[in-house]
Amino acid sequence: MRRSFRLLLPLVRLFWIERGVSLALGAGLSALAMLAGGALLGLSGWFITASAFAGLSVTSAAVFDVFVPSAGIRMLAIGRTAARYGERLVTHDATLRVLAALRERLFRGWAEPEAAAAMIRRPAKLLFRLTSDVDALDSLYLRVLVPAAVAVLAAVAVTLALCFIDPLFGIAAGVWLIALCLGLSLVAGHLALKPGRRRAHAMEALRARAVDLVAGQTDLAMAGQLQAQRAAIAEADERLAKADDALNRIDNAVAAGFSLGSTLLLTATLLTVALLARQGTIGAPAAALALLVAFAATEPFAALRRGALELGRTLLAARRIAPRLSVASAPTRRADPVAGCAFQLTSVVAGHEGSSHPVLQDVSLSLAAGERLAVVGQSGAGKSTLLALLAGEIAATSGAVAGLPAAALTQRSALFQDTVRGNLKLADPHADDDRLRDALSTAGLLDDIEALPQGLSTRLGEGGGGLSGGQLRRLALARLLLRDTPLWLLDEPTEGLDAATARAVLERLASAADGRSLVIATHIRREAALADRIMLLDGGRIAASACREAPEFEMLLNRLRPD
Ligand SMILES: Nc1ncnc2c1ncn2[C@@H]1O[C@H](COP(=O)(O)OP(=O)(O)OP(=O)(O)O)[C@@H](O)[C@H]1O
Repeated sequence: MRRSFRLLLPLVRLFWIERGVSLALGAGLSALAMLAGGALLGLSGWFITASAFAGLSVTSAAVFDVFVPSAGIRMLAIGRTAARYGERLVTHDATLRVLAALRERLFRGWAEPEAAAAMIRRPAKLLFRLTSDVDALDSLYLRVLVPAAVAVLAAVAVTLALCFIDPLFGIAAGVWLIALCLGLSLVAGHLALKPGRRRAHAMEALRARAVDLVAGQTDLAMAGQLQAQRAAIAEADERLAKADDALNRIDNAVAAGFSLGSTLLLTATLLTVALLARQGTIGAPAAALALLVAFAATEPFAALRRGALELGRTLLAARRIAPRLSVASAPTRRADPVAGCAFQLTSVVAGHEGSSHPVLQDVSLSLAAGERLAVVGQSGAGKSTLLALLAGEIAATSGAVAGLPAAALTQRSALFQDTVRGNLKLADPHADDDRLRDALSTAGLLDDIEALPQGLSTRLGEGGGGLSGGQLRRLALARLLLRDTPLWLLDEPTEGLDAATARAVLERLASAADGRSLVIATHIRREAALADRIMLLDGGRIAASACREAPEFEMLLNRLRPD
């Protein structure tokens, strides 16, 4: 348990750094609302009883001061409402802001080199974690920290209030509250750790498998795996139900414990005040006050119960999120190359996260501003890895990388469930329709888009559904053309296009790229022919390199796939 709480420390620190004052104010207002509520109940009980007794004789009724207590009751009632309102406003606002800041930090963490690759490998899982883990953390402040602080304060306040009636009884009630109610919350938190974790895992599995079923139903049906997928979903659902059942059992047991504890406290208070009243130590109004204070005493602990049950989920979220929080808040900018260069690599070794062997081995390479380089080599030679390094998607294990800002067209450029316009505007949110049409025209897609009934406003399905593979490739290329960066990185830009379309696209691409540096990873002759220099990669090393004027240039071109 202690180890679990240590996990929460970085998050508590983050909460404090982001919105410490507001969170403390929220906790203060919550405590005020609780104190005002308890005092309101106690004072009301005292007032009703005292005025009833005062009404028994004309003399006492005449001298009984109704104004001060009723003013006190009004003040407490208004104060309680105002404090509760303020508390909700401040705590929820602060929590949402802290979570927003947390999300920003996490997204920055995922934008670091390597992290994005991990996200692509397990997108559904990571998306759920990014969303539901962050959401789970709202209970850390709202349902654990604040209720725990308020509950302890309530125990102290009840102890003090009852001490005025009988010190021994006051202390006993305080100890009972802390031991029973706080103890029960801790036990509930401990018992709920495992089922809470299991529930989170089962929910993740259920969602991911359901998404797989919907997204991949054709492939599953063709492979005869629909039944197996349905069984996997049912299994996750069963695990979820079991975890819910376990949590409900704990909740019921703890609720019964709370109820028994508060009933015992109330009974003990009733017996004590009856005894004290009989001895003449206190009057009936004070007895009513004590009873109602004891009645209100366990309320703050009930709020803690929910937080305790959610503790397992919260701790799991904290464990998964904490490592990404240490990432620097501002993204690290890579070094600029010397003037006149687009990039410079010096003895670079680089690979992919999770893989034991680096892909690029001792690569030293530079590209002049405005120069065009074709990178060729067998499948798996490291061409895409080199582009990923230049794009800043992966970091070098050793060696130096300096480069100008780059835009990349990868082999699997993502397109979104949005309009054609929306997909293009990702590259340049301020581009008008004329500029978008220019880019589409350069990519050879304008006629296809204009032929659609809604043109640029045509909505694409998930992953760009609704367009052919070749059209999607050209749409991704058009999006790259809208990026005004000095370096463009193109991974097989015309793969999948027929020869005539590809030639036309390449011709327009060459003129659109005028003045920019280009790196094209390719297997196709027509793409490499665009370059001023060809470089052959073999096993992650530079095996050959030739400028257009050199005879080897033609030899390297001839090794490539003809159009
Ligand atoms: N995300 C990744 N994680 C781990 N290893 C990877 C990843 N991407 C590529 N690799 C590995 O890196 C090596 C080089 O791959 P890369 O994609 O750079 O080759 P390539 O020359 O572009 O191949 P192709 O011509 O088929 O696109 C391969 O052995 C591949 O398995």
